[in-house]
Amino acid sequence: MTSLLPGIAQATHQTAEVLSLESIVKVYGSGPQSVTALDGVGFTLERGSFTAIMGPSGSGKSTLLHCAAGLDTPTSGSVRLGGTEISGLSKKVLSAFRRDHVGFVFQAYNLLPALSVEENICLPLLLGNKSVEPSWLDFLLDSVGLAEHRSRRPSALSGGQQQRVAIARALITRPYVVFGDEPTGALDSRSAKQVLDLLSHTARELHQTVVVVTHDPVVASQADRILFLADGAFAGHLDGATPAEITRRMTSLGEW
Ligand SMILES: Nc1ncnc2c1ncn2[C@@H]1O[C@H](COP(=O)(O)OP(=O)(O)OP(=O)(O)O)[C@@H](O)[C@H]1O
Repeated sequence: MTSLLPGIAQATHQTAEVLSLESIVKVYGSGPQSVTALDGVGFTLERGSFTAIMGPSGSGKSTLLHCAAGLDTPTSGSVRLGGTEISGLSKKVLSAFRRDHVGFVFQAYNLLPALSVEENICLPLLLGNKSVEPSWLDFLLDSVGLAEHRSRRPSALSGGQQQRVAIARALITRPYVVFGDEPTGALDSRSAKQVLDLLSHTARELHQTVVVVTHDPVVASQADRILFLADGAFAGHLDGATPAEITRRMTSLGEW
């Protein structure tokens, strides 16, 4: 797997601030049954940063990720992604915005079984009627170690290889942010390390902003900054922390 070289990806997004959330409130349901999943959360991320979101089960991590990525709409508050206020966009416009400007890596790889590796990677461009830049595709295939397998179907790949296809697919549009929800959750430790190394190289060498939700202190220890949530509210942060420090902080926040 070749290293992701600095300077190869064009710096298409000039502003340093790429994601900004202000006073995000998310209430599910209404009346006495309603659940306040997020209660006034805000943060700002700069381009090229690698951020992990952690917190006890039910603290609002997935809800926050979904609101930040435009997969869900906050009840109130503002989400600016790549300079666009996305919280007021219609479903149709938001869906096109996500396809063109946001990358996703989930625990499930979500690859289309009938398509080859390279067709899966190029899918967001094809769906958006954008042309594929062959040198960028080759570079990504090489970077994720799958150049020799570009014509294979996902079923002929290991779980780690499939997740690397999903990472290349997330990067093909040069998105403002790549969001990961437990991206290594389904992988054995060796494949998880490869995927994690790939995400952190992506942030450091391509200046690609990465945000992951994780329960795993080893995954979080790769991030520049860890944001902690508890009961739907911001509960502090750690920068450049070790797995042991992260574990201590998580334990202090309650059961996880
Ligand atoms: N669609 C929904 N309808 C109602 N309540 C929801 C919904 N989704 C999440 N919640 C509630 O919102 C709160 C936050 O959930 P969320 O999934 O964001 O937490 P989490 O920190 O990601 O949890 P976990 O670590 O267990 O995945 C929880 O109380 C959850 O039960």
